[in-house]
Amino acid sequence: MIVANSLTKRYPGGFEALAGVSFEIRAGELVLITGHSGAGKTTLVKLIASIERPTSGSLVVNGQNLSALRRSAIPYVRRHFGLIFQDQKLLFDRSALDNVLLPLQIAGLPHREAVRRAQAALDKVGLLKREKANPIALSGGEQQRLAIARAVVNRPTVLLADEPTANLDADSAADIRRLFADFHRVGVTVVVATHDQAWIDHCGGNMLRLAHGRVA
Ligand SMILES: Nc1ncnc2c1ncn2[C@@H]1O[C@H](COP(=O)(O)OP(=O)(O)OP(=O)(O)O)[C@@H](O)[C@H]1O
Repeated sequence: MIVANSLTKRYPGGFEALAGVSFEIRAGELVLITGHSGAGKTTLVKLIASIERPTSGSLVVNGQNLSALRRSAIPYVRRHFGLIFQDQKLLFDRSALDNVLLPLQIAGLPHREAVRRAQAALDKVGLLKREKANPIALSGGEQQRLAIARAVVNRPTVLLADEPTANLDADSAADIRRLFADFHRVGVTVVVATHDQAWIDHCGGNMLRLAHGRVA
């Protein structure tokens, strides 16, 4: 479902962050993208999410070649993904519930159905009791769980995350790892860039290790 062939990314200025990366991630797999700082993990996540474009090579997601995609088609491809980034871009002028409602409103869901699904997503991440809270009043771990609720509320087939346990205490990080494992268990494809050693040691899936922009 995600197939990369000789994927290369050269940033303006000429630095080659990815140099001929090939791999295949099957539907329902859990894959950790690991590697040293600067290995190219975030760059790979950005290519998969169509935030950046490859310089050469091909990247096929659900049968669609992202390198050949028109810009206008990118939002349609992104619908497959629940994206979770370190900087979660939560809206701090709205409640937790409103943050999770937003993707459903954009998708045009009737309000009642949207609220029902947003509350179910908040419940899944243990935040239903905090639905009225402003994200600013939530802890770092709770904010990350809120970002996960927002990412999964549209029922994506792929959860794609960049360092979702960075900057969290051990217990909060363990909560986040458990949530991703739960989504994997119910058939969601989970792809996570991480250097969380506890996760790497007890991965429960496959590892894609990068070193200096290549698959190690
Ligand atoms: N927009 C950019 N312009 C130029 N170089 C970049 C850009 N983004 C990343 N790089 C460079 O590409 C290389 C890979 O960066 P990337 O963020 O993908 O690594 P990473 O494995 O995610 O690292 P970390 O674990 O530190 O986040 C680094 O050397 C980085 O400096």
